[in-house]
Amino acid sequence: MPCFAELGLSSWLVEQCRQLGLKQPTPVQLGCIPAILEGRDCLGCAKTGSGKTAAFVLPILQKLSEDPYGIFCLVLTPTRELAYQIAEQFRVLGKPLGLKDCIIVGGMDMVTQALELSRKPHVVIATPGRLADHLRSSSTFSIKKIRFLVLDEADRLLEQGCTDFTTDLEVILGAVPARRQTLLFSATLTDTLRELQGLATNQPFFWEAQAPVRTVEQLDQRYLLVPEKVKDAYLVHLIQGFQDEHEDWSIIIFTNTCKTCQILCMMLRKLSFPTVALHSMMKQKERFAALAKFKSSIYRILIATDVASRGLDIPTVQVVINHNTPGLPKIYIHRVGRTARAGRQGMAITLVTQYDIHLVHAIEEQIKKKLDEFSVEEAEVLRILTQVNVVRRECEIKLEATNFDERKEINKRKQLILEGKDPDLEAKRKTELAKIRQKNRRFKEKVEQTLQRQKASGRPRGRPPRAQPGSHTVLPSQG
Ligand SMILES: Nc1ncnc2c1ncn2[C@@H]1O[C@H](COP(=O)(O)OP(=O)(O)OP(=O)(O)O)[C@@H](O)[C@H]1O
Repeated sequence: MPCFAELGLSSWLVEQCRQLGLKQPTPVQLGCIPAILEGRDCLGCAKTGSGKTAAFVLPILQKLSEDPYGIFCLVLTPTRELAYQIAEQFRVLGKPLGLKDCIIVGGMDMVTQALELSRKPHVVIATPGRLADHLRSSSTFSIKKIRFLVLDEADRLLEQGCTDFTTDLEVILGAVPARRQTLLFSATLTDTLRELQGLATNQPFFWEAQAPVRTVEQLDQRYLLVPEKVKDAYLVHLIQGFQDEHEDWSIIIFTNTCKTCQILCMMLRKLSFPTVALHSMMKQKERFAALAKFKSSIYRILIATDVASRGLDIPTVQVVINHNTPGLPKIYIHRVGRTARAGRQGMAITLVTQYDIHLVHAIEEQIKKKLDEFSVEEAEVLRILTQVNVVRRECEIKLEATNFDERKEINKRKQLILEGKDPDLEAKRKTELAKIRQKNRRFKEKVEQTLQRQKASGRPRGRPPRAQPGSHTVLPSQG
């Protein structure tokens, strides 16, 4: 297997890799680094935790060392926490260069950021919204001469999810030079490939890991069938079991809304589990503090919305629990990818209610792997059921007293006004969209039911209707 030096990297960079414990390039690094050094655009699609960040950071640093100027490279990424993580990789690997970087994300002071931008850092790492704000309002810096544009989690930046980056991206793409190298990376590029190819037109090099399964081998993927009403008791039981069986442990729990995230965090804390929350209703400083406490193992449980589902690299995470079954397989892939990174072992447990079976089928179809059942002692869950429900209700009442929903609504309206949209018109549009989606969902469910009936009369699928009593499955220790 070739080493870093054989990929065309200079000796100082090879030494930096060695010092960081990166002995041999991972396949995505092996594939992409030479192409980037040749000056080609690059689309890199590789599994979670496979080293995509260094696959673009290393060649960019090499080119920067040959012709240093600022602003040389712009990296766009969907979340603020990820921007800091990428900046850290640039800083550590680029230390001998005296690299100057600048992080431009929302929730932080704009004036300080404008000042930093005017000092011509070599690398700018930004979330699209805040960078576009700076471009619209300031003339103290220019990205007209950048040599590299990187879109990390490129498919997320281009899709129109709950945070829509497209208008901000238009502003940014209008401000960068046409003659540049564009590098696009993600674990899930295929859905947006056509849009991505439109961005990378300079002899584009496409690298994709050839593997039958889209998630990593070291990841033990389970589902746990739970009735909707007793979900939280199952969650507490899972955490308790994990805490009892392991000394050194870390869990990330994903929820579908900020409110659930907040309530569950309060509930777990009340039950004496060392938990911190991470969601978009928190102030940026609180978000960073929560993540820092989790990373340093002061708190063992991070409960988060999908703001934490992409890119975060926390090697100590042994288990990911999906409190809700993700509606999109792509989200599942990123969430469970927070564990079993860089060759380590990990486990993902998805709580599946009676309403989510079709979502599990869609996930299994996409990842090309069946999830195994995770069994628990139902009697143990029943034993804690009342206590958990009472504590949850107490937390709900406490949260309601803080006007959480109203604050969320106000935040949303503020954001829409900042984006130049009319909040009332948007609300109307969303209601109509929800109606169409519901109609589509009903139709899909009908098709699904018909297909299942047909299947059942032919070859049964064999999934048990509900969780079977049994013993705890032993969770993995860190590899
Ligand atoms: N060549 C290497 N050898 C060993 N470890 C490596 C190597 N390259 C990167 N790593 C480590 O692997 C971990 C995961 O890398 P990285 O965060 O870049 O993954 P990723 O592919 O971007 O994942 P995701 O899709 O989740 O964003 C990091 O801790 C990184 O330091």
